[in-house]
Amino acid sequence: MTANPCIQVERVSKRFGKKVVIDDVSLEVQTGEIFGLLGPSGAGKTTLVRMIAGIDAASEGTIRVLGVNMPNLGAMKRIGFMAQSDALYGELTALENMQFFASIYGLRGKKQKERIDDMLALVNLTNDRKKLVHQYSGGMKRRLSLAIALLHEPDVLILDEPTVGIDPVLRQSIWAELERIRQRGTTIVVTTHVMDEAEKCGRLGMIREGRLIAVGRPDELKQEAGAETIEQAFLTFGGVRR
Ligand SMILES: Nc1ncnc2c1ncn2[C@@H]1O[C@H](COP(=O)(O)OP(=O)(O)OP(=O)(O)O)[C@@H](O)[C@H]1O
Repeated sequence: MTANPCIQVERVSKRFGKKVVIDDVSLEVQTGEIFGLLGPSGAGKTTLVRMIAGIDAASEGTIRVLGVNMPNLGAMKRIGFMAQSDALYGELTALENMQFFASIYGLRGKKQKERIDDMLALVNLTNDRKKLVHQYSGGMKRRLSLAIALLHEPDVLILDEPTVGIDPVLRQSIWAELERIRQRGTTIVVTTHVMDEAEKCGRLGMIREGRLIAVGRPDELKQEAGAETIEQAFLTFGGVRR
């Protein structure tokens, strides 16, 4: 693999009190790839991506993003992060939320309007853009959060379970957009427990009980595990065999 790491996680552990949630994880994400973190609920995916995004500090080990040790405010400005819980203003409309975040990201004028229109269309919210967000359903809020995270085409985009509650057709177009963003040079880290989404990632890290149990391209992982599906491969890597 060409060595152009965008994210370097080195021997990182995270404890909450006595509980070890991330246990000695090392991995590299290359510039311009979509890297998926796959694992069941409670495996530690959110904890890991929050540390990569610079929102939480590691208990042990180091994380470098774009060449600097995290957490770092300068690097955080170049990282787009979509959390699992939505950070939206309920008393504003969807459009106003987008305009607000677009201004924070430094998007203005015609470029702002175009990008907002495109992202609203992508997540199928064009017709609901003037509704107050507190009238939105959970799925609509999710889609709006995603549209906001995609607004500014950051150097690094970190998405924590971006398609939960989103229907399969829309999921396809969202993944197509992620691929377009990647091709323009953004490095993407996405957490998921949906197996067919995992297949769409360039490389995958399988995580279970805070440990990284396997890393590789989906086809490599299946081959290595002698498995037909990513799900089977996960079970093989996570089972007693290793
Ligand atoms: N602030 C915290 N204090 C104590 N324990 C925490 C904290 N945050 C996370 N945990 C624990 O760490 C473990 C991993 O949680 P995490 O949210 O990272 O998992 P996850 O893989 O993202 O799961 P999910 O897919 O359900 O979001 C869980 O057991 C959780 O209870």
